[in-house]
Amino acid sequence: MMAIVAGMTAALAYLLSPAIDDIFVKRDPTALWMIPLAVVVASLIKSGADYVQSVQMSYVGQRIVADTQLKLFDRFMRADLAWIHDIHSGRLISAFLYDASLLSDSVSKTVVGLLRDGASVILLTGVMYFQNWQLALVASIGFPVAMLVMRRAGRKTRKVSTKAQAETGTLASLLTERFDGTRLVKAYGREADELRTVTGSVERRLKHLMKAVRTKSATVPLNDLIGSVAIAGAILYAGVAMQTSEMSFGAFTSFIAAMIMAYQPLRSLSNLHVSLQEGLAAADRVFAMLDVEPKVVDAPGALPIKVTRGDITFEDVRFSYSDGTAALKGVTFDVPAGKTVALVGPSGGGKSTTINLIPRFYDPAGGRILVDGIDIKAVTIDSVRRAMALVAQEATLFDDTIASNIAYGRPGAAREEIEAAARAAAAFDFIVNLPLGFETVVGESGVKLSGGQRQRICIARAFLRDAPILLLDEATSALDTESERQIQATLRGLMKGRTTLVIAHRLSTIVDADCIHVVEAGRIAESGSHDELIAKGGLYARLYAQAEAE
Ligand SMILES: Nc1ncnc2c1ncn2[C@@H]1O[C@H](COP(=O)(O)OP(=O)(O)OP(=O)(O)O)[C@@H](O)[C@H]1O
Repeated sequence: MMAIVAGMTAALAYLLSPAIDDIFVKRDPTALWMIPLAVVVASLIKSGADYVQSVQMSYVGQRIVADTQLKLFDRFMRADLAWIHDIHSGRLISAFLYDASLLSDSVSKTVVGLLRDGASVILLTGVMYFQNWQLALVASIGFPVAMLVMRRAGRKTRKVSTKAQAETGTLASLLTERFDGTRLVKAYGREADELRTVTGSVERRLKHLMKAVRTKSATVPLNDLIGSVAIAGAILYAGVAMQTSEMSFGAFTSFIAAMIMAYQPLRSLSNLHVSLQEGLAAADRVFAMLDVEPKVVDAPGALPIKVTRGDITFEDVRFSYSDGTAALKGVTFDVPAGKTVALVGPSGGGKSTTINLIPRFYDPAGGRILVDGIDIKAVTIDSVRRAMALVAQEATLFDDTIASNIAYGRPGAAREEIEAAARAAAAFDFIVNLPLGFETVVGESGVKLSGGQRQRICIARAFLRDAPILLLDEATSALDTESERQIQATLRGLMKGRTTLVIAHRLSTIVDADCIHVVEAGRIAESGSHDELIAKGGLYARLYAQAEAE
């Protein structure tokens, strides 16, 4: 298609030569209607091809955006938790929305530019050389100078656009955080300060963008100037050539027309190099993200684990976060199949870290974790995760119906199963009292529900999952005493026959646990049943006395 556009552009320039020589100079009657007809036909073909090509190119561009976005999202979903936590979600969003389009813009511009403008320039230059090669040579003198200007501008653009893109990421991070924390901002009256912070970022971004704009804007007039000098030189040379009648008037006109027509695509080509640099900077960022390989992966040839009993064993497990925080310094314990083991201890001791290692959100740096006697690193991650249900501290819900949120861990569950899970989690009554019942959409992160309601939906989700291993992280912390009692009763039902590892701050909720481990500073300080630990009079006894006093 682009070859047709370029070919027809060159044909139109070429047609000027016979038009002038045959019609005006020779006064040929056939040429009088043949040439206008040829002009109309060439224009028609060019217009049609132009339309098809611009639609095709837009499609290619948008397809690239869509494909890049899908690849990025897939990568984000498979990425290690550690990586996701290290990068602010705003940066991920800006790569997804902004960099992906910048990249495709640049690719489609480059393809169109190189193919259509490049072909036009080559063909039009061909016409110029065909009409008069010496003249064409004169017209080309500006070319190397223009190339130099472009290269410098390109380098500069790449540098500033990298800075602008980084600032876009920062801005996106700032915005997502401020929107999430609107209540905090209002409660502490920090609106004006937040505006100042965002203003700083917006202004810095504008500054970098304007630097890129200035560089781009300077390239075109500079090259225009070089171009006009070349055109002036060619006209001067051609005028002399005409006087010595080396060149017909038609050939001269055709030459000038080709030169003027070549001018626009040449201009676009020079711009192209500059905007290509912008795209390359975006590509750097997108590919850097696509290239990050997750570290928590299936071992080669790993087979799925079929969890039958569901016992968990920690053998001298050590773990440090990427910033060097040693969170676990050799943890050994057992959760026998079907039993309930509780982790308690001071804040920051390593309880959540311990639980996060079981679904392999992170891999231990030393030691082993076994499920049913098999090292979980030797089997597929998917099969390990399928054997467990997690109820996390933050009660995560998506902006969807209550039914879909409950069924998240088991897509395709029947309505009766969802309702049974809701009943088991003491959530059924409040759900059916909502105007739309199970079809109620919960709002972003579940804002339309109370903290306790959110928690109960998460517990219902775990019920429906019906997995042999249950990981409860502060499962009842968001509940009032009454619903906590209800939940305790239902949880006991859920725990029956399952292996449960539970973290609780309210020590009263875990007095029935088969074994309690007190985790302090990355180690297990003491273990035993509630009564044993109280009798021992150690850290647990102190924590319990403190909790009772509150
Ligand atoms: N993503 C992280 N990056 C770096 N360090 C972390 C990260 N998460 C936790 N830590 C650190 O690891 C240690 C153990 O944290 P962990 O969350 O496991 O404690 P916890 O016992 O669950 O605490 P809490 O009862 O307050 O929830 C702490 O020193 C904490 O600062």
